[in-house]
Amino acid sequence: MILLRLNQKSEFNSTRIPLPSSKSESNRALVIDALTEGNNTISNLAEARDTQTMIRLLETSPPVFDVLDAGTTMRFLTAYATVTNQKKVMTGTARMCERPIGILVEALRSIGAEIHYLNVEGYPPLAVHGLPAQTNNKVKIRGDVSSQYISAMLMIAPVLPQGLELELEGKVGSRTYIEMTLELMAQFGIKYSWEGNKITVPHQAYQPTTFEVESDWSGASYWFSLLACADSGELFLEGLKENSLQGDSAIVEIMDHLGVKSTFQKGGVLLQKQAVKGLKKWDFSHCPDLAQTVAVTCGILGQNAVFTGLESLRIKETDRIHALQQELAKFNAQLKEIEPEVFQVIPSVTMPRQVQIHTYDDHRMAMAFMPLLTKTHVLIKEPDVVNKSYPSFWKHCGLLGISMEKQGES
Ligand SMILES: O=C(O)C1=C[C@@H](OP(=O)(O)O)[C@@H](O)[C@H](O)C1
Ligand SMILES: C=C(OP(=O)(O)O)C(=O)O
Repeated sequence: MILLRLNQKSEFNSTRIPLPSSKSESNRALVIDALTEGNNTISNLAEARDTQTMIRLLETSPPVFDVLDAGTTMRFLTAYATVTNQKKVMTGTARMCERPIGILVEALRSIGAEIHYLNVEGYPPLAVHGLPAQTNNKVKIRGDVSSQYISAMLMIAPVLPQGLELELEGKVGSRTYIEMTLELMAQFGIKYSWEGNKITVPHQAYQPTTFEVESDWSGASYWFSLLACADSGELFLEGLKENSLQGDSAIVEIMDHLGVKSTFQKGGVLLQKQAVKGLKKWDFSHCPDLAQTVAVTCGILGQNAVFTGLESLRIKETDRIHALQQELAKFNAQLKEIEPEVFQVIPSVTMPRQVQIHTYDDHRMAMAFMPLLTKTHVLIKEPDVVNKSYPSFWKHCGLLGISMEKQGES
């Protein structure tokens, strides 16, 4: 557990934060690189554990692909092992084995893959036996559970002898991640079409490419939130681009309502405090990883915002809706379901002198609650959870004059 304290007034003077690279972009680039058997120059890969796990598994190719708690690594490598005809056991943490994968397994089986469940139907662990022959190229796939199944199918599509026609069924969540996959594939020379709910990727070769991974917009969101909750100041976030492949760049627009002005400059984005315009409503369907950041910010800033599109939060590293409800309550804020799947943040009116935050093995819980330190003393349990996406997070807090004192055993 660590105790976070701000050593000065909550005011930041243009500190530059060298953000980590995007694990989403990194993990896609790595799978594409593996499918092209090298010849690419990929730089700035993420330090995130999810990406380091992907690198290690691809390099060492053990019989058991233990992805730990990395959703993209599980879903992308299941498709990769299948199409490259490798016999692999796919497994991960206890939580990973509670995160559904049936939609992807069904899609892969429908093109001829042989995959078996080793424990519970629809969930890891799995035994992948490969794809003896492609028996079909038209696949219907639900879009309302996780976009990662769709991204996984798309990335293997060009190397399938018959290519793939993916028909997305129902509501499509996290659409920006599907767009990221396709745009990244296009950078590696792939032609595709997306008309209505049908994405068509013909059989073709990935082209050797030079690709630089961008800084991580999801990781950037915590610094936006910190500035929004601070009294005054500026921050400079390095390595972010205005035209990003990442849908979490939506944080610019959200935080414009919550008192942070963003100006893109050479090498990154300058954040400056401005008056709070107010955030009335936001739909997080296509940027689910921002929901925790924004809920905590609204709870601190006194914003009664209404949130929708939170459905997928229940099957991430933890049930994030439950975790948010428990932890917001510790500073007298709420995330209240006012209608089915419609949530309202009811902000804090009284701030306790100290708040102890549980992280539920979820990196985003630790990082999203950090800005509370502008109002009170914050204790974060299991601070190492940040390693999943942002191992240097606490070091970067140090750059801002935030002190971290170890307490107790974890
Ligand atoms: O494809 C990706 O890189 C991701 C997609 C999203 O998941 P879902 O599609 O399951 O919402 C997101 O939450 C996750 O952090 C990363
Ligand atoms: C949900 C996340 O990751 P994944 O699904 O890849 O485990 C996340 O990073 O917030």
